[in-house]
Amino acid sequence: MRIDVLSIFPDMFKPMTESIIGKAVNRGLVDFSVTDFRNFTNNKHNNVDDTPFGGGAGMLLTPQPIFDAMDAIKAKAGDYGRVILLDPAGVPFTQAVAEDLSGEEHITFIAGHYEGYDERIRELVTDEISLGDYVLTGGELGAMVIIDATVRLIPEVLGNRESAIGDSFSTGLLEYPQYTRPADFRGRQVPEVLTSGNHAKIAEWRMKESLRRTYLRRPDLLEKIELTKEQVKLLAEVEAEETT
Ligand SMILES: Nc1nonc1C(=O)NC1CCNCC1
Repeated sequence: MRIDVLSIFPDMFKPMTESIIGKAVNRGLVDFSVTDFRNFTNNKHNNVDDTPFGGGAGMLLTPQPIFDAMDAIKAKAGDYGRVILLDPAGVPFTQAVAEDLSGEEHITFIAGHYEGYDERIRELVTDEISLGDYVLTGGELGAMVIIDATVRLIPEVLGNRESAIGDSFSTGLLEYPQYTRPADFRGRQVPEVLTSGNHAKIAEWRMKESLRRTYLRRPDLLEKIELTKEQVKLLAEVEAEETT
């Protein structure tokens, strides 16, 4: 996967190159490049923003530097790929969106600042994505979150010590409680079933606890998935246990 980012704060992405992205880049799984579109301005003061027509508070990113930076990406990479604009008005970012993006060959992120973007910038965009219903100072943190959640899903990126299989949300449910050694920590025991060696019972316990955690914390997720007969049975047990 090739990832391009347009940002006027490219140094914000340096920590990423020392963690998950760095490993993926070193293993040839990801090409990662940040372009400072301030380098593409054609005005004396290298301004990337200007006042809005019609008046009003705040400054808008002007189209020229971004269009020219995108042209440079296209000249280097052959195309832009999926072009993601970080914007509170975008589609909420979810695990499903990350899974969709993880199959792409090339993704370009446009991380904005100031009040917003000149509307003509949206002509370049294939997807507008929001990190949530709040206002950030820029799109960089959003781009980093999306990149992290997406790149980890590329096969071979996560080593054997980690796995995306069974992640919360990837099954449509929250993850079950997990335990590791010691079995007895300051008198706190690991549930016996997990040390029973009975894999069928362990699987059932994990599904039930996943349903319990989802039922208690995110019941809205239960509306979005079709439960199997086994899951319906287990959920009924959870509901009975949680209401007594
Ligand atoms: N929430 C958000 N999800 O993606 N981007 C978000 C955001 O708040 N962007 C800011 C909006 C105001 N201008 C600076 C960028």
